[in-house]
Amino acid sequence: MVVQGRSTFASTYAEPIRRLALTDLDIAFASFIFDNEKQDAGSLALLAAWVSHRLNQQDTCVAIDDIAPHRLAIMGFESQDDVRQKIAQSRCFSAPLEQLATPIIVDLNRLYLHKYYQYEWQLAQLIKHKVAFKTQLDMTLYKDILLTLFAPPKTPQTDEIDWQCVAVCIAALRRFTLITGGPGTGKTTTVAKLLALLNTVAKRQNHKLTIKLVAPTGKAAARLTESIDKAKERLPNAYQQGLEMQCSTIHRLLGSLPNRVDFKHNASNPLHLDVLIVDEASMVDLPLMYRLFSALPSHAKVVLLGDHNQLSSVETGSVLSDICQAAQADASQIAYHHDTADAVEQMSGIQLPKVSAEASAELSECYVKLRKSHRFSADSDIGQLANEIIAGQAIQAARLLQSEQNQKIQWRQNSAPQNLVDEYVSHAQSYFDAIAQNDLTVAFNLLSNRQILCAFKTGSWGTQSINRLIENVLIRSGTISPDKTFYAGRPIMLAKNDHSLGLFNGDIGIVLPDPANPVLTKAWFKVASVETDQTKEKTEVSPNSGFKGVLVSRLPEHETVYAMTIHKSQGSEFHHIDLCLPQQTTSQSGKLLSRELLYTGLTRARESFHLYAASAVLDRCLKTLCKRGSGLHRRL
Ligand SMILES: Nc1ncnc2c1ncn2[C@@H]1O[C@H](COP(=O)(O)OP(=O)(O)OP(=O)(O)O)[C@@H](O)[C@H]1O
Repeated sequence: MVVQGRSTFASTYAEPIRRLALTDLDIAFASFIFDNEKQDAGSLALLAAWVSHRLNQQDTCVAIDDIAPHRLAIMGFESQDDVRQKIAQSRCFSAPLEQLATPIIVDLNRLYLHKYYQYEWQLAQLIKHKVAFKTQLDMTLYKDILLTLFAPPKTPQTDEIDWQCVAVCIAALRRFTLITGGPGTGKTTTVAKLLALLNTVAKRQNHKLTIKLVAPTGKAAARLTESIDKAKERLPNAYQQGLEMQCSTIHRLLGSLPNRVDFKHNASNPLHLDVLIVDEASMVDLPLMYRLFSALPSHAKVVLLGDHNQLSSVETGSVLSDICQAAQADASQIAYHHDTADAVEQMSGIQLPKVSAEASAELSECYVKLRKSHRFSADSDIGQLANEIIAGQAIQAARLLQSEQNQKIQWRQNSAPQNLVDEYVSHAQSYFDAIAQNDLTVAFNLLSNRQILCAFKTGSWGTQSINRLIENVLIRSGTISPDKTFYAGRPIMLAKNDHSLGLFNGDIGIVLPDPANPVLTKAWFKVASVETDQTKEKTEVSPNSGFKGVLVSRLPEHETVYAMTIHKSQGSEFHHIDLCLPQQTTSQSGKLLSRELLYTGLTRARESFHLYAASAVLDRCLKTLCKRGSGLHRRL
């Protein structure tokens, strides 16, 4: 194929390029297509550029039927059928098996960049392979352990199914299990019990399992370590042994290679493990999930945990929600095939609703939804509001937000950013008192008490502006110095990983002079259990033990974090959340304001929640479902 400059294409099609808002990268790709097509080169190049453009908006592919007619017209197509006819004659678009490698693959009536087609197709095959496998278990080995781990309900009239117990049974039976649930539904508790069960059975059979737990970010991995540790302590003593888990990031498990996108572990050098638990799976993008699955040994059991109502990954794809869609996760009645239901009954005594084999997809047999929140009940303020948001019920959500009886949730419709800032700063005094006493433990606890979340970085309700306003108020009150970027108490969040320092994108630190040598200004981070011995040499463990200090001059890219974006808050929880939406929507921002965004922000709150949003913007959020272009659910 010919490779020429982009000048002819870019200058000939300047107007459609502008109207489709194509980037330089899209244009470079389109120029290549333009130079290699024999007919309809302009339209096909613009179509290819659109696929590349949508990839940057996190769509794995573009469904031909979803391209709006006005965009087709800009590209020079008459209709969707015209697109199909022209790509059938093309040299750069082909069905998967027609030619070895064209830049664009057409499958399931969708257009993919070649590499992303490979990721999606191969991940689907890897998942299907695991889903198809059913273990034959010696039920007697499992039954007594499950009875000890899951005490029967104290109130005999309760006929509620213990879905946590069902999840453990299914994960024991299958090589692939998907466990979803909202905040506090007991995902970590369930995993701790599953691991206790698997370890105990393995011990009785005289072998030892290699179990790994991973999460997409360092912060989520550290939180998982903490939660598993707590869940372990609630188990009967006999089952606690072997549950001292060190959770890591997916990147660390796979073995990142400097300046490379691939990893040390892959299909030809698989991971050494028997069981893999992936927490916060909604945050894992398509390429990373593919790489993780391709590095799994074929005998390994994998359990995905997550909340499919949350925002998808910041990168391409929506793997967890696609798998949930294929498993019919939103079906109101979940029933299982006789084989599964009988096995669960033999293991636990629980009777599940049954369906015939034809009515149940194999993937649905591997899926369990945890329904009961043990953190807030369905009739609690936050629980109810979360349910209304998921259902897109604007009137009910507004009623809950406005109810005078609700102390824990409030809607501040006509407030100004300065009001929020003044209220935040009035609560921050005890934080700065702890800083003055060099007490990092108290300072970190107070910092996680109240968090401002914003939909965006920019705008008057964006993180940058709110953080600046807070610092201005702190300067005026004399709490911080106006001439120090790294003033004592500045909370920061990292925007990049630094593997050599053992610091990760999303880690939160507090700036404080080193108590042992106050001329050195450091940012202090909670010592995560994901840290390796190697990284400990490069950072000092403080006498304020449990924290490590890093000279501010060595910090990777970071930002002040009194306010953070909702995206960055995924995987974290706070006592109180102030959630800010922009005052108005624009054509760009409107697409990003979605139910998932609001739900994710709300469910970061453990106790109370204040929403700063105009009625029209809230309405827009509730009406918008964040749907990404993907064919994964169709392939599973
Ligand atoms: N079956 C149960 N009965 C009573 N309490 C429970 C049960 N399961 C979990 N809990 C409690 O509910 C709280 C949340 O549980 P857990 O951390 O396992 O949930 P999660 O779904 O992992 O939460 P997160 O939203 O943090 O991901 C914990 O305090 C736990 O002890």
